[in-house]
Amino acid sequence: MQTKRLNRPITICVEGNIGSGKTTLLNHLATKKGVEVFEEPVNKWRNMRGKNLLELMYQDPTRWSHLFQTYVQLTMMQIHVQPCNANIKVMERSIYSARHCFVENLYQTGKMSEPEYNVYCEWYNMATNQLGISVDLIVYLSAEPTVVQKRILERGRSEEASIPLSYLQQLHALHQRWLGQDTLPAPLLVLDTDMTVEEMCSAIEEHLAVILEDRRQSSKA
Ligand SMILES: Cc1cc2cn([C@H]3C[C@H](O)[C@@H](CO)O3)c(=O)nc2[nH]1
Repeated sequence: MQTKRLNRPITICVEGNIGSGKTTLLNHLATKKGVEVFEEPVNKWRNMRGKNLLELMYQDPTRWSHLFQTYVQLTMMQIHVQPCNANIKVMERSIYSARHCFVENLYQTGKMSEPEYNVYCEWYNMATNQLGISVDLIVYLSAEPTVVQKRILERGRSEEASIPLSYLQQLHALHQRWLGQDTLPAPLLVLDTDMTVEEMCSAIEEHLAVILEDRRQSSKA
């Protein structure tokens, strides 16, 4: 990776359904020089001052999903604005997929009420318009819902034990719809989960070279 210190790191968000292999890719990227990886703060969600908000959300989404998603949004904002010593900042998911995939699903399926959704969206609009959040590349791990369902059961996270296939299909469809829009905050790189992590990394590095070149050009201008 680039040795000269960039004044603003190149930020990559790795997106994908639950169990789509993000952690495997992130762990491989973490071994690369000049890369700092910021995993999803799931541990904060599972222990917020002694309360497991993730478990509460899965047990009773109508009662707890707004609380859970507002805490997710806070913890993701904190990562977006967190200083990074490396030139390449890799995040697991983003404030964007929180809003366009998970919250959208909860609202569409009636688990989050309209006023809850509207208050959430006002926070989201302020955060994305006024906090100076910048993303340079969105990497999407595209995987079939039946494939991720198998992986989730193998991984065995207790809170996720009863996730129905329909939920994974809804999230899959919302990822496709969100990433199909032309209003994305950054260019999109779609990776298939039947690629090896090495192939995924070289595809990402190719895109990084283009972004670095653009940075060089714009810094000369
Ligand atoms: C950004 C974001 C991540 C995220 C994860 N989750 C859930 C899905 C998984 O079961 C678990 C860890 O990703 O949290 C969620 O409900 N809403 C989310 N929003």
